[in-house]
Formats: sequence, C-alpha cells, structure tokens
Amino acid sequence: MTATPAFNPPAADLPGKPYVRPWVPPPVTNEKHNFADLHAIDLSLMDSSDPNVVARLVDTVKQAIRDDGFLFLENYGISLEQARLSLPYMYDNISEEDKERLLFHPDTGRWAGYKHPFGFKFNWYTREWNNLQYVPTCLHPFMDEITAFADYLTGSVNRRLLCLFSRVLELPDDYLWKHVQSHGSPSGEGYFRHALFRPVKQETVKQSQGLRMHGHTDFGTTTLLFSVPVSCLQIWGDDETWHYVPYKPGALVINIGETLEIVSGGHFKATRHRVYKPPADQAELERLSLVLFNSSLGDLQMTPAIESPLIQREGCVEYQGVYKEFKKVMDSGLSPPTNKEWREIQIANATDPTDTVRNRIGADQVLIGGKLMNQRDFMGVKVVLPV
Ligand SMILES: O=C(O)CCC(=O)C(=O)O
Ligand SMILES: [Fe+2]
Repeated sequence: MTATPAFNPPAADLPGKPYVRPWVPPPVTNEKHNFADLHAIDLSLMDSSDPNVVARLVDTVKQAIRDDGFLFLENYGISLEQARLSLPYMYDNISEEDKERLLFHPDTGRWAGYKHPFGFKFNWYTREWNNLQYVPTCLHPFMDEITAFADYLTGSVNRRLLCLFSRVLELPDDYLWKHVQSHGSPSGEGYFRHALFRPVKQETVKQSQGLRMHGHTDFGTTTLLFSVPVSCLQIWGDDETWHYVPYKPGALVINIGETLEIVSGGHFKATRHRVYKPPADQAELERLSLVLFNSSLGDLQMTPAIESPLIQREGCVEYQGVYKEFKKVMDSGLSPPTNKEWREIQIANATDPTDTVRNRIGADQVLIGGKLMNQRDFMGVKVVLPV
C-alpha cells in the first residue's frame, strides 16, 4: 500500500498571524503507582506491504478494544510540533464581550461555546466551524490551522482507525466510516475541544472530593485525546479501581464510545473513565486538554451491526454497561433512543462534581457492593457508573 500522507499544516508565520510561543511541557509526575498499562498501536503499520504485519496490527487492535477500550496511537501522521499545542493560550486574549456572547448552554444538548470555571473550555461544533461569528475574535487569525488540524484528525486519523475497527468486525473497510460516522464539518456531529485547566482551589477540591468529571463513558464513536504530562484522566480497571492513564509524548489516547460498543454488539468496550485531581507533585500545574469527540449520525438507531461475521459467529457480548442496558430495552419490545436523543439528554442532564445536592446517596448515588455509584435513568436506559 502507498504511505498515507502526513499532516501538512498551514504555515504558523503567515503575515498577520500573531506569534505563539511553542508549548513547553510541564514536568511529569514522580508518582509511579496506580498507572494503567495500555496497548500502543502504530498506525503507520496499516500501510505495510507485508500482509502479516497488517494482520498482526488488526489482532492487537482487537485485543486492545476488547480488553481496555482505551489505547495509545502512535505514528498517526502529526508530529508534536505540528500539533501547535500552544494555540489554546490564545484564549487569554478573549474579550469579556466574547466570553458572555459565546457562553455555552448545555441545556441545548450541546456543549458548544465557551465555559470559564477553573480555566476554560471552548468546544467547536459545526456551527463554530461554519461561522466565524461564533468563534472568539482572538482566534480568527488561526482558523486555517485549527481547521486543518481537526480535519486531519477526523478525515485521516479517525477514518483509518474506523477502518481497523471495521476489519475487527470483519466488515468492509469503510463500513463504520460510511454507515456510522457523521460527516459534514471538521468534527461532523461531534465536537473538538480546546481546554486549559488552572490549579483548582482547595475549597473546590474538598467540595468535589478531588473529582473534576464524574465516571462516564463517551457517547460517540471514538474520542481522540492528546496525551499530556499532567495526569488527571483515569480509567476504571477490571480490578474495579481507578488508574491514571500514563503520559506518552506525542501519542493520542483513543477511547471507544458507547455508539461503537452498541454497534459492535458489546465486542468493543466503552471504557469508564473520569477526570480526577493529579498526583500531589502536579497539583499546582496547568493542564492542557485537546480532544476530538467523534460522533455518529444523529438518526442512527443504537443497535448492533448484525451483518458482522464476528457477531454472527460469536454472538453479542453482554459483560458490561451500556450495550447490556440497551439490549434490555430492545428485548422489552421498545425501540432504543437514536444517537442524537441519547447524547443530547445526557448533556442536558449532566451534573457537576461540586453539586453537593445531586451527588449524595439517595439522590444520584447508590452503594453497590460497597462501591459508590452514580445511578440515573435516561429514556428508559439505566446508567450505572462508578463515581
Ligand atoms: O480532559 C480529559 O482528559 C478528558 C475529558 C473527558 O473524559 C470528557 O470530556 O469526556
Ligand atoms: Fe470522556
């Protein structure tokens, strides 16, 4: 096979573009305990002319998405320098007027816009890509780079990943890309996030018990996160405890979303993860977070791709979370929510870890086998997640 073209970003020094200093990675933690051991996938092996190399790659991917639902991706075509991880610092120049005008309103079922609790988040949806009016003015000079970057992540990296996942399901290479993934902007119906989190006040750490985002699974197809040195992302292991995701410079952390868990009939695992305070030696560091949340077509019925020879041969797998709960809904004769209904109701009802009213036993929480769980019901689907 011919080699996949590498990312070729627009120049960073075009006339009129403000200078942005390169990103200086903060120090890694000295903490060694309690880190997950994840599979690493070299995406460039997909282009190998040796069919055995490609077959081994598909096998490794199969194991990683069944075992962990999280994996590292390397050699995917973007170098660390090209990623321009400093661009989020441009939000330091956002005007007060833009902050207010572009404030996000999750009750719409979308996380679009700007949020400023402990640092900031800016989420890019189709509306933001298509209309500069919804983009902070201070970012306008960088639209070419930000768009090209998200386009490459979606159209090249995610497309190749979905090709590998289609092969695991023994379906045609473009199956997931054509029939499941949404298209139409650099993030399709999903979104791209720039975020920079400042050190959290002691009072907030106490209120949230160290949590920054509750245990959850992502709604979409795949999530692509840039690996960053400040360790906050944790995954729920088979041992039923939380483990930090280690730092792998330049790698992408890939996580499987609920849509793929359901489409694969539970063969892929939408792993539960959360955002927690970093180890003590990183408590005072800023944390960068660049993430592309890929989403499926909004009107996709969340059901397994029964034409998959893997599913036909081995049946569906009901060992965990969301697929199992969707199956209960289908077995009772009701039709499960569409993808859009499913993601929007969850976004509109999301709770913050500092919400001391909802985050209590008897409100959103229950004890199951001695473990504290969030238990909620969305459109007849029961969602039980470790806190
Ligand atoms: O910021 C991160 O590392 C991950 C956030 C996350 O899991 C999410 O927003 O779904
Ligand atoms: Fe997530």
